[in-house]
Amino acid sequence: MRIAFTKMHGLGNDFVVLDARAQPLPPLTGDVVAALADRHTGIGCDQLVLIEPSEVADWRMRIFNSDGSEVEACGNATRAVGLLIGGEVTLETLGGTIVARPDENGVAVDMGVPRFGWDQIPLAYGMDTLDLPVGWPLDSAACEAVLEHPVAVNVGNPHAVFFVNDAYAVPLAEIGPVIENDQIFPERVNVNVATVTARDAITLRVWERGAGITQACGTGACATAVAAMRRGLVDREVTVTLPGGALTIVWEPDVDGAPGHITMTGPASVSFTGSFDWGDYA
Ligand SMILES: N[C@H](CCC[C@H](N)C(=O)O)C(=O)O
Repeated sequence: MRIAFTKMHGLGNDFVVLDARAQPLPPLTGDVVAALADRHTGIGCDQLVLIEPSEVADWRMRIFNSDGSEVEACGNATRAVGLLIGGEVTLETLGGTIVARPDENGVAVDMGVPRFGWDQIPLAYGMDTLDLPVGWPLDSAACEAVLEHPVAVNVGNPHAVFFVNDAYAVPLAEIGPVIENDQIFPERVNVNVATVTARDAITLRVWERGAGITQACGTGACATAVAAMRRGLVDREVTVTLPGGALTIVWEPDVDGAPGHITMTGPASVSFTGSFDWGDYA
């Protein structure tokens, strides 16, 4: 069975997008995803995205990391799907229903509201999510001897955000998987290392749960911006600059004591289209 795909990216965070709006695909297992995502023997991507019909939104967007794990949210992929479908579109995800719409700077996504409860991240036990009393030692060559006291926030998916003097001095490839898989994060975690450079500017690198270091992470940018705002480090609109480029994050004011919505705006691109034989990967 020949399957068409669209290869897309958001600031270099890249995706294989399968469009099952018109007709269903064969069952997508973690093994099939991992095989398609393999950069040597498959098409290659950070995440695989499946668009399907939905009963609660315009469409359903399923997101799989390159390790085959299905996840709740992917900011960059949401912009890509918004671009592919066009116009304003509501998307059902495991992390809730979100909205993408065209913007003069690419695609704007209402990512919903952040969650801060320790059991909403989730964490293995109760801790102050604004300042987790934990730390991981770094190789002494790193500028920071310890990566510690992160903020934990859920923006559909779980994030730990560390504020450091120089995000590019952190040995992220070494420490990222250690923190990702720490037992205090029962569903694992995305690891963000951020440097605040102005009241409206943050530099960010991300070790992504299930994918490793990526060129950009949309939910990481949202989580990091909100974490910095909660700590009073930046104002409510901020530019987050990742290795692949910049995103604009706005956290709307709280409403009746409840957190406001997060809006993420940035580019999305089609790299190429193609097709593959399902039997080669299943
Ligand atoms: N690795 C993430 C999913 C992809 C998020 C990222 N690519 C983005 O743009 O938000 C997780 O396991 O929660």
